[in-house]
Amino acid sequence: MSADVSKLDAYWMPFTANRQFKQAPRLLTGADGMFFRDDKGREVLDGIAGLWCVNAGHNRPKIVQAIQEQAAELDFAPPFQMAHPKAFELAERLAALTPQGLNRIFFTNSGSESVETALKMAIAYHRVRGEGARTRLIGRERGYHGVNFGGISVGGMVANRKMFGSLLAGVDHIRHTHDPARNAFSVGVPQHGAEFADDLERLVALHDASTIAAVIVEPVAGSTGVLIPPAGYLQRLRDICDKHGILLIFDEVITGFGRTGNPFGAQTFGVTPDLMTVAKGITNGCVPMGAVFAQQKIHDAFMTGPEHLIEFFHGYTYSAHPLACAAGIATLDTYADDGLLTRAARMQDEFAKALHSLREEPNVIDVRNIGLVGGIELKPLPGEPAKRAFNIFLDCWDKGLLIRTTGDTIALSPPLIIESAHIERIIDTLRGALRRAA
Ligand SMILES: Cc1ncc(COP(=O)(O)O)c(CNc2cccc(C(=O)O)c2)c1O
Ligand SMILES: Cc1ncc(COP(=O)(O)O)c(C=O)c1O
Repeated sequence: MSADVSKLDAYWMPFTANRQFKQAPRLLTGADGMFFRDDKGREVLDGIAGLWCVNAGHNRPKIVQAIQEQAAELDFAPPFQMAHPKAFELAERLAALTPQGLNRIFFTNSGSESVETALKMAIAYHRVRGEGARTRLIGRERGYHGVNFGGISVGGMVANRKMFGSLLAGVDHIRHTHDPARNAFSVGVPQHGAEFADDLERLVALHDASTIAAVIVEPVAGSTGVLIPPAGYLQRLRDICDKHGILLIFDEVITGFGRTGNPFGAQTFGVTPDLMTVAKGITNGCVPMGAVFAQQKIHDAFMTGPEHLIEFFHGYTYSAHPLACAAGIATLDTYADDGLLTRAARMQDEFAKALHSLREEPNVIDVRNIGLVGGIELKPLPGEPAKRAFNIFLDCWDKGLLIRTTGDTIALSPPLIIESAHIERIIDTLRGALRRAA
């Protein structure tokens, strides 16, 4: 099936160069395991798990069947003052996987909604405890926390912010941790840069802890180009937050559900946050869903006052949607069946060796990796930032490989079911593209 261009006009595409795309559409019509199928019948290797979300690979039978059966049984249930059993079942299953204490689950429909929820939860938590002056939120340069106003305010990716005015007041940022001079081509966790966390002490000195609600960071900064946290950095953030009564939020929309070799990045790095946002892999990318995992102390702080009153005035029409919950339960079953929540730890060394074999290829200026996520940073074309990487993206697409680019970094985040042959095909295709673009 080749697309009729006249039928492409109405759809305004997200985060896309719409005019260029509609001149030569890239249409996916099917998927199975590690592969997409495009509208010309080509098999395309999925090097980015769709969009960092199809962690178990495509078309997994248990998930497909669960969605089909749920749609036929209970298509919708109102989540305000009402519920359905699978919401509680999924919440309990998730609570059994999360780091110590993060055992209260608030469902959303996306990562962006999870971030907004966590930010509101943090501010409201301090208010219900009598510290209502704590309204300031701290993000990080180059951070990505979705596209709603809270997320772009704490976020640090300039292109996502500059079009939208003044954003939320009372937001500040700590520096990003990218330090190529000291850490370029680090295999796994870079050794330099824990001291970047001390920026938080400076912001406490500037604003006073009594005005600061929370800090939000991605354990691994994904969308900005796969920045791995320096050794000791996250723990230092944790310690400073504890010292000043500031909540620590880990945005694990990408790192969640096995990406770094444990169920969550918090477990990989040995640091437990107060709130954690997830989405993407929660349903293997099959049905939109997100969640906020909260420490029980945070949840319990809201559970005061007359019991007939709503404790937290927040939620979404589709919170805990039956299809999403059914998909989520089947997804966790599938992860368990295949050992996927820890498989990235077993594949990490092979993946790292393959990625770093590109070090000497033309215009490669850094390679970063942890678990089954990697970034290959390229020297920009003079005066055309991001174009070199995008040209590599197009070349790989033509050669049957889907990758992701962000700026001049190639991001790889394949399904966790990846085998050696797939890794070899990814690297060989990239090597060829890098040489053709030299
Ligand atoms: C850390 C983080 N937080 C929030 C979001 C927003 O999730 P939703 O999109 O479901 O609202 C994300 C999403 N991350 C994301 C989404 C789309 C593209 C890319 C990319 O890097 O190319 C990354 C994310 O990576
Ligand atoms: C007018 C209006 N706007 C926005 C929303 C929020 O929609 P959602 O719950 O899907 O976030 C609702 C939900 O009922 C609504 O009635």
